[in-house]
Amino acid sequence: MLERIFNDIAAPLLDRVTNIARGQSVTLSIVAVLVATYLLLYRYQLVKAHPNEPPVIPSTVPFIGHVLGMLLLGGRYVKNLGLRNPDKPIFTLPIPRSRMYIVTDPSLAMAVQRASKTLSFTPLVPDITKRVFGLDEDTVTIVRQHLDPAPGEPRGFLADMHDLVYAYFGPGKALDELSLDAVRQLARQVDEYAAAVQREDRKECEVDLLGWIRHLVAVATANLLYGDENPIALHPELESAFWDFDHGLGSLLIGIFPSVTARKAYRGREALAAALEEYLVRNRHVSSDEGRRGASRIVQKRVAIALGHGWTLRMTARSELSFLFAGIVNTATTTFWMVLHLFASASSSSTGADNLSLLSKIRSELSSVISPDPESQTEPGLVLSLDRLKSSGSCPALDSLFRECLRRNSDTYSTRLVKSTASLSGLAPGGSEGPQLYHLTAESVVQISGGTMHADPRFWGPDADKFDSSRFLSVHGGNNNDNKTTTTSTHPAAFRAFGGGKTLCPGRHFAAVTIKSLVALLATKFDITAAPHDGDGDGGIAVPDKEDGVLPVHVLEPKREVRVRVRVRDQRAVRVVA
Ligand code: HEM
Repeated sequence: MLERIFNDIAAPLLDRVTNIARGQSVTLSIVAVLVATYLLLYRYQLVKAHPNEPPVIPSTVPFIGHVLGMLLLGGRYVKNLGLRNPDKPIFTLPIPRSRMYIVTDPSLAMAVQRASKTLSFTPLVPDITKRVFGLDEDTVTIVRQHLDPAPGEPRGFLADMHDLVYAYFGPGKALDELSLDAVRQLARQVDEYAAAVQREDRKECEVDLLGWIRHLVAVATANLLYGDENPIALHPELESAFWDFDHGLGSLLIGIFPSVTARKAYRGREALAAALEEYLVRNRHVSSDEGRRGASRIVQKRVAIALGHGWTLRMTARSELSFLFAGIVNTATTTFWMVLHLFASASSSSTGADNLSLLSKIRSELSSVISPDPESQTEPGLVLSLDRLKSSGSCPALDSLFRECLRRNSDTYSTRLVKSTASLSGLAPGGSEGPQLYHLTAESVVQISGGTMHADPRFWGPDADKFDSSRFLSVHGGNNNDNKTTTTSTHPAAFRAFGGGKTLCPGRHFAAVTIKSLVALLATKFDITAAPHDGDGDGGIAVPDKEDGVLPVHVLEPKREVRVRVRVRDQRAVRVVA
């Protein structure tokens, strides 16, 4: 291979350089050599590892350019590469000592997911969790055992945890009970907040919308999963440590001297891990005879699995930090976008009659979900019925808003390691010829770029870059993420907010119920308007862009804070029933 490169590329280039440099100044000769070296490297990065390797997209700075792009521009870099190369359903990015394959076509994404024996996420987990959650070497050794067991083979920690979480969050009694508890916790937070606003002199509060919703979700989720004496309830200052950790997760993942380069996140993580360890050591996860409610059953089982595989309590605390993270972050951010669009559409004079009616449309849908409580005794109350909220077709505008917020703000990617050389059958470059067999080199990484697919006009129409709360109302279809309504042009697998295949988010059913319930509670109980000096100039709430210049480890946040005024619209307390 090297000989071929030298003969085909380097030798002619060197000849040319020598000719140019002959008789010229030393400076010119150096420049010529540098140019030749650059051209050589540029051409070298285009060399495929196999004739059928996906088309290579070279970078201007050979080999390190793509990595630099990802570090500097975050998720936006790969997303935009995909959008600029719509003729390449999969492409190769040369990176130092390896390659990265980016998939931007839904059918190929499904092929990646099906090839789970050779294309797997699990071999990457030990290293990722070590960096992000600070696992020690002994624990990482345990995590590495029996990563992808075939039926009948011994099962490792990850396989057992995967089975538990997917079984628990699958449709059924356990999920129904957990969802009911979760929405009760959320309703309690919302009622308490409404009561606090009512006590204010002006009967209204000004808040940072995302910060407010995060607080409601974080407190409710910590209560739900970890019981009365959860670390955030006992140490409320840990809530900001949690968001510090969240915001530096990308830097922790990169893992270069995290205690220095990701100081705040590192300190936040360590504070949370220490509090969770104390929580476990003091048995606060166990319900007590004195009436203390301990951790949820799912957490009890997770802890038992970790200990059963030989994890120490100190490390088990870090595994729980990962679960707390999964339970809070996407739920809070998705709820924020939904509430923002809902109230922005209602308050903006420039968005027209259609949008103006979104809030009233959704409030009217919700009248069958949240209604006067016939059982309230001393004071009038409301009752929220989860069965009604979940029943198909009862809240189409709310469902569509949920999915559109995820489509627009989730640039997530699913990652797989090529365990051994693999072939993938899919659309040929340009899409015109028949299916093509793509060669994937062992030890490379495959990324399914959800961000590209979510923004691709071929799947969502010419207005793909616009927010359209009614986009998912149009036509019925189906896809691998259990989303039953899609538009005509939508490929069934182009919606990637929950990932797909073996790593498809297990919490998606739970998240859908809790997020829609929280939006329903907030839309029913509050009126939300722009804070003075923070609106769109016409008195409405301005909707900022998403911040897509970060590693898209979860639903993206807004580019700037949105300050709003919150006023109580209905102060009746809400009882939640199944
Ligand atoms: C809108 C809310 C949510 C979104 C958008 C979301 C999205 C995702 C995504 C994209 C992944 C990775 C998929 C992949 O790599 O292919 C994931 C994994 C996961 N999610 Fe969610 N999630 C949400 C809510 C939740 C909730 C509420 C929970 C639990 C309480 C949860 C638990 C998990 C877990 C445990 C995993 C790891 C699965 C594994 O072992 O591979 N998620 N989620």
